[in-house]
Amino acid sequence: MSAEYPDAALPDSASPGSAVLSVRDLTVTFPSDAGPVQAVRGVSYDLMPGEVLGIVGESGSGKSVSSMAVMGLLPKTARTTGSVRFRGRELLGLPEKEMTAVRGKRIAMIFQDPMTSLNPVYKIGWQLSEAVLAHHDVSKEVARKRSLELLEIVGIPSPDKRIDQYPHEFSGGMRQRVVIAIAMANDPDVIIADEPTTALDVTVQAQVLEALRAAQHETGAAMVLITHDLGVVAGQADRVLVMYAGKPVEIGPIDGIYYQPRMPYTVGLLGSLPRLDQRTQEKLTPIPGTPPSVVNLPPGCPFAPRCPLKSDVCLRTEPSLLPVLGAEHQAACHHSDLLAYEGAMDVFSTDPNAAPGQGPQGEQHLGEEPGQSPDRAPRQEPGQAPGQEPGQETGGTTGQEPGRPPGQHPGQDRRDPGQDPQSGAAQ
Ligand SMILES: Nc1ncnc2c1ncn2[C@@H]1O[C@H](COP(=O)(O)OP(=O)(O)OP(=O)(O)O)[C@@H](O)[C@H]1O
Repeated sequence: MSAEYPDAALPDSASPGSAVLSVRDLTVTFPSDAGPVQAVRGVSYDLMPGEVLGIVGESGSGKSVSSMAVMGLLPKTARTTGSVRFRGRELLGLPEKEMTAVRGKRIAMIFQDPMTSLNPVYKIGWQLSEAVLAHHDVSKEVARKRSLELLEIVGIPSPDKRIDQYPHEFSGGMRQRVVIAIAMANDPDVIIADEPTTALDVTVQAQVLEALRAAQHETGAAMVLITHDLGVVAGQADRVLVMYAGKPVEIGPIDGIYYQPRMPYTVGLLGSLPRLDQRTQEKLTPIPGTPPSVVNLPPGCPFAPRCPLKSDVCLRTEPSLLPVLGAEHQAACHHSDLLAYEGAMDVFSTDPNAAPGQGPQGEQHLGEEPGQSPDRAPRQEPGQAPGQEPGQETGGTTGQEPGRPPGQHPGQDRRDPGQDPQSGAAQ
């Protein structure tokens, strides 16, 4: 057994109610001429049966590499440490033959480009039937009937005609739906979908997301949905893990991530989202700057150079992921408490002409240590009683964004790709 992969011989079992997939302290490093590429620097999460976990972050944040590590699909040059347990069984270090069996049946992967998974020289029906026959002891006729059903479930029109066509006769969105149908035929316990809608336009994205929802419903599989777009996970995910420079920087239930983010990077991602409500439709606020290189990362928080809340401590010490709103919601930020205040969602809309170190309300931020600024109290709103938290009159400080009715789901007012931007109706 390799020292890098402890407990590689654990039995293939799990106690009821436990995670179907459990990732602990996963790191992936690639050698390069410039030095080690620290692509993944300590990812941990539990995926519960039937749960949908969104993994979100900008390009290069380590989303794909961490999932490829779970699937055992990294190039041989990659050095991987940590633990990936599927139903209690350690996958890291598993012989390729056994890993192939896990990939084929138990964990299905859907990539951005459907042609990665489809064979251009075989008809769709043949490819689907093969997947059904590989996992069920049925006749070819039954496999074809099931293939037709699966095409129907993922929303392929006229499946009886389409089943005898080749992949090149399908549009990109329809090919992706066929890939989802094949994943369902495998009857997996976990589906990992890596940017499944990125190459598609908004209307087609909605159809593919709907097909994913149907696949998840039909199979009861847990799902990891990887995307750079927080809008894609709205209405899809139960929980969201936000990654930056190879590390999780925030994880929590989807409502907490949308309404009460506690890491400035998450706030920045939310600010870059198109919104249906009038207030922010007027100005989308992209996060200034670019993500850092993950070769020779400097000390401190990797997001600090782009962060309007940064102080000296951020440049010295990388923050750990700590509970912020109960044990389920964790953030890695020295200043996460500052994001509890009204106006925190506007943290990136600082006047570009403001003096360096001025935050969204012209408050001094740079160089302060956490807790150092006694005057950085919640702003008092007109008519607000001294000591009263902003928003208290509407039921307390909820972190809820202005303009959003209480209890409204984020997918309801953000431009969910499942909705027609004009009418709000599903496509
Ligand atoms: N085979 C490889 N050799 C060296 N570096 C790699 C390799 N594969 C990925 N990387 C690097 O690892 C880092 C994380 O890449 P990864 O593909 O996981 O990012 P991502 O968040 O999925 O972004 P994207 O959405 O653009 O794929 C990047 O800096 C990338 O350049």
